[in-house]
Amino acid sequence: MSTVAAYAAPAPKAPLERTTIERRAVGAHDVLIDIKFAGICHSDIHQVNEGWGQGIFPMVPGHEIAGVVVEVGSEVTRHAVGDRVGVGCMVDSCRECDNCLRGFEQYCTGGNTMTYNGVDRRGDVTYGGYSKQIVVDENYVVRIPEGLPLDVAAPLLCAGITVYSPLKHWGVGPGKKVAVVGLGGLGHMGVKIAAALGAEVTVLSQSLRKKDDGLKLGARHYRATSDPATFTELAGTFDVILSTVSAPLDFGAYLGLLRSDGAIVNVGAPEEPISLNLFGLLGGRKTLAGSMIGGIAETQEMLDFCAEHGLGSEIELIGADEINTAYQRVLASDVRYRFVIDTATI
Ligand SMILES: NC(=O)c1ccc[n+]([C@@H]2O[C@H](COP(=O)([O-])OP(=O)(O)OC[C@H]3O[C@@H](n4cnc5c(N)ncnc54)[C@H](O)[C@@H]3O)[C@@H](O)[C@H]2O)c1
Ligand SMILES: [Zn+2]
Repeated sequence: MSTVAAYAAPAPKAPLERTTIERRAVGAHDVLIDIKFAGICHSDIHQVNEGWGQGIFPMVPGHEIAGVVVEVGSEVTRHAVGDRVGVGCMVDSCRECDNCLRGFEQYCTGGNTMTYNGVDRRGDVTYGGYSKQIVVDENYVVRIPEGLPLDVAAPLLCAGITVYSPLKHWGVGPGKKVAVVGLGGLGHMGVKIAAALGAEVTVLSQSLRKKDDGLKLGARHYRATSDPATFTELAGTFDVILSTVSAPLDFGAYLGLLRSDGAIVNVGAPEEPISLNLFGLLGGRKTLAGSMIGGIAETQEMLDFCAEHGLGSEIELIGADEINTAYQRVLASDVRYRFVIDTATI
């Protein structure tokens, strides 16, 4: 065991403060990672605020982890000391269920272990990336390619894979018209990746405030959802609409923007349920679907894709003492486009 510095919320909704946590001794299949950067995902805020249900406190959030391996267990073969690596939302899964065997560890039915706010197979509470070091089973650690700086790579471990997986699954590529709803941490990576896959991308944002940014990120069009004309002029346009919005959305209105057989894929995780008139799905055989992060192999594939296409996150690097301010700014939609903590300041 080792004692490491971390930032934790001591209680639900409480500001995060500096503390120390225990990390387990490095087991035969474990790697010890010096965390260099940790992204702030909106999911961290939902969980600290218990918006999704009861949390485990003190809570050390952080599932967008980029760092360097400093020690490996005796049986480790996938990583070596000095390797640049990442850890996302999961640090373990049952490894036996149908989904785990197919590489969909994120949909493990035997019970997977979340990187924080979870309990691992030993019965220990998990603590996330807002800390100096972490010990993780080598099978849940991915390689960060040389071309990707660690700070802009960190957000790919959640935001990147969460949009990459559904864009691939729903066949986004050349000839496809894709809309990305919400231009935050997930949304801006959705624009970059969908454009790199060859699709014609439209951003659907509340206002035109971030239009210049959206076009620079790779969107061809940028429309405001506060303007009713957007919904009449773009009716029947899109093959896929990727919603990354953290609040409940009127999906009924967005269904009207799909072509026949089109799909809205929602990755946002709002705290409240929505209601929907199902007639919106019937005409045009439309789909409303969801998707959660991605498997370990697919996360590696996404990192390799991003390195090949020179795609990192647009980040604002902050010190640990700015985490609480950053949370407020994320809630106020004042982020361009991901806050990343420099863990040297913890
Ligand atoms: N499915 C998954 O696996 C997965 C993974 C990560 C995050 N998430 C969830 O996705 C959501 C987005 O995460 P993020 O880190 O990108 O958050 P973010 O805060 O960076 O981005 C959210 C975007 O939604 C916009 N928005 C907020 N309220 C809106 C409204 N009422 N109408 C239209 N737009 C609105 C914001 O302006 C912002 O651009 C969160 O709910 C998060 O928990 C899901
Ligand atoms: Zn996340």
